[in-house]
Amino acid sequence: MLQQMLKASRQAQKTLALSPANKRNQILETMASLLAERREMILAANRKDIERAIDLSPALMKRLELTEAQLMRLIDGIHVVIRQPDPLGQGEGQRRLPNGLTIEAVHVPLGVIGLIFESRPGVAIEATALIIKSGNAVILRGGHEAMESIRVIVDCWQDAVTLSGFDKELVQAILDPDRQYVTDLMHLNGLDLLIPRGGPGLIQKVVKEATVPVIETGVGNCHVYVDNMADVGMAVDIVTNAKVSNPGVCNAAETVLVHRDIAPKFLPALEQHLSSYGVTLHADPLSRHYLSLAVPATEEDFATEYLSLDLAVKIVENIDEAIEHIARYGTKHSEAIVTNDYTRGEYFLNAVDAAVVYWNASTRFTDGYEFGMGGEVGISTQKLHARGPMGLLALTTWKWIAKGHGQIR
Ligand SMILES: NC(=O)C1=CN([C@@H]2O[C@H](COP(=O)(O)OP(=O)(O)OC[C@H]3O[C@@H](n4cnc5c(N)ncnc54)[C@H](OP(=O)(O)O)[C@@H]3O)[C@@H](O)[C@H]2O)C=CC1
Ligand SMILES: N[C@@H](CCC(=O)OP(=O)(O)O)C(=O)O
Repeated sequence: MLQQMLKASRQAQKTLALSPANKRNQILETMASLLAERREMILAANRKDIERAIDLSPALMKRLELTEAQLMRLIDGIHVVIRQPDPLGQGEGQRRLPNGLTIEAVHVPLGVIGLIFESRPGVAIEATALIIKSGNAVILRGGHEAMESIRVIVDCWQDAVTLSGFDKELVQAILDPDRQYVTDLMHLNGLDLLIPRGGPGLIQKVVKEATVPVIETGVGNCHVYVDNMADVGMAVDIVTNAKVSNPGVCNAAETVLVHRDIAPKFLPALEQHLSSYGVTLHADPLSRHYLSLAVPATEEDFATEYLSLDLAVKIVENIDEAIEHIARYGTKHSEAIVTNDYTRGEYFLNAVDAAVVYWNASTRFTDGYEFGMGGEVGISTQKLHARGPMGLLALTTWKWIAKGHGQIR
């Protein structure tokens, strides 16, 4: 089945890759209109998914839910993608070699992309918009809890594609929840790229088993370090936002590291604020001196991506201990420092190895829409060939164009 899907995708993608930007944008325009017209149908399909999902935690239920407001934001994201410059054919300019040959590397599509993703229906909209604009085709495989929503969204995409004069196989989905198909995608000879979005089980399986090229999007065990030179009010707001605004996502903070000199002032203020949101603090022995409601933290807490209203707390001696802790337990996703000291801020930004490093801002900003890219295909935590929220350029590769007039070597 997958080989047939790939063959049809390849055929459809070849036509798309040769089409001008306005034709690719037309698909996106049509999709944006269809999503608005069919929003009741999409929301109804999502309600079915929610009724069927019984064992999900509140945070994961929130992730599965597609609200009208989110749908409007996704439509807006498509318009942002439309307004972005066409990545295809862009290059850094021609170079003329001494023999008169001109060469230039220009962006071209990757080809057919497989996307395995979590039970977040909006991914089928935002990722596909970026994939099509960058001249690629996609085979989607979303989380089983979201299958009904994904089915309706993919129908919209296929209608948008055919109404714009392209083959509907540009956007295909595996709607059978059998995980064997996920494994088969990892071995789908000829697939140009596989992007797995998900937890450690999925990522490790892909890294060990895949025989096709892969860009990993990893787990987010994200930290906020509150320096002794921080503004306490700002630090409380940033940690609160990083923890409670959407606890089930990969860019939520899981541990707060606190400089020992600011702990007596900062920790009681943080506890008071977070307890009103129902957050449980898992604190090391030192920080428990300043916290009345916290439970003891074990080593495992610092290595855990809770994805819930839980937050680990640790007091550190100085910025270097914070950076060491992050290097040991972090997952190279998103890390933040809160400080009013310029030298410390710059030091942290340079010393921490992660896809996105923040100074006086919440880790929750690691998101393609927030970064002005319209959406993201995933947040890469690896270094090649893309890092952080992956937008249009991350979905292209290079082709060297060489123009001569009979040169021979
Ligand atoms: N950096 C990023 O961009 C992102 C990171 N994440 C991270 O993902 C995690 C949460 O996602 P979670 O809900 O656990 O998603 P899962 O890893 O459980 O599921 C994601 C997808 O992978 C499939 N899958 C999972 N395990 C396997 C396996 N062993 N074999 C085959 N298919 C598999 C799932 O299928 P099935 O439906 O069968 O469960 C689903 O389609 C968090 O750690 C979060 O940080 C998530 C999204 C984006
Ligand atoms: N784009 C997201 C973050 C990435 C994401 O989807 O993460 P996850 O919820 O772990 O699947 C957001 O903050 O809205």
